[in-house]
Amino acid sequence: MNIVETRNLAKYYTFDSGLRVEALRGINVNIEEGDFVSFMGPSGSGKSTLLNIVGCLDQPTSGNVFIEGREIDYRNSSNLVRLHRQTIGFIFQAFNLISTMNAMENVCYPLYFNRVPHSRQEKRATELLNLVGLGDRMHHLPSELSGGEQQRVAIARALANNPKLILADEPTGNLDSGTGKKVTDLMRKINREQGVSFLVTTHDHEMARTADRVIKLKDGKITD
Ligand SMILES: Nc1ncnc2c1ncn2[C@@H]1O[C@H](COP(=O)(O)OP(=O)(O)OP(=O)(O)O)[C@@H](O)[C@H]1O
Repeated sequence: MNIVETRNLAKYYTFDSGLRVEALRGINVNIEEGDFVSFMGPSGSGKSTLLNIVGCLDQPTSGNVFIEGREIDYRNSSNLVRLHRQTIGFIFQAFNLISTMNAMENVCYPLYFNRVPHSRQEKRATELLNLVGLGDRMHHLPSELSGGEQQRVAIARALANNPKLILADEPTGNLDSGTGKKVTDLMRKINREQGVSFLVTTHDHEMARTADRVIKLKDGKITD
């Protein structure tokens, strides 16, 4: 079963000057459930655009995306909300934690939106923070955590609602290589042990080495 499939996916930006930027030019990918896939390519090759469209944070100019065999309807906001609540988790380069909330509260946040009762939120967040090795940092604010620790909180947050798919845009981009390797290993461990599929954009060769598959992009196209 494919967790993600794209057909002839294109994204163009047109400016008043008449200039057209072709960020994606006919992308066809099939990602099997449980795969850990890295997208690599030079800056501007379309990696983030592709991830954002698969994650319903942006919509394509043309083409189709299927998640678990069902086509995403980008005009149907309840369809998009359901995917965000139940199926897809996100990890960002800049961690994007809420600065006024501690680690526990950041992980509870998506559970709160899914109307999980308060006592179960805390139980689940504790379980996840232990899983990412932050059992002793639960009440720390993001500013009181290192970059690698903040990214581990973000990984716990991404897992909160038991997603089938995690989309990670340059997750090691703000980390030194040693910390980046630990974050990569943690993501790989979660992939192997929990069967969560990962799509990761990266410039990091260590991340690419650990992936089941590396898909290379250049000028909005897949090169191999
Ligand atoms: N909102 C936008 N408006 C206009 N052009 C855009 C927009 N977003 C992206 N682009 C253009 O689309 C192309 C692909 O950008 P994208 O961010 O997907 O590349 P990337 O491979 O993720 O790059 P990087 O490795 O630097 O993050 C680039 O030429 C970029 O300038």
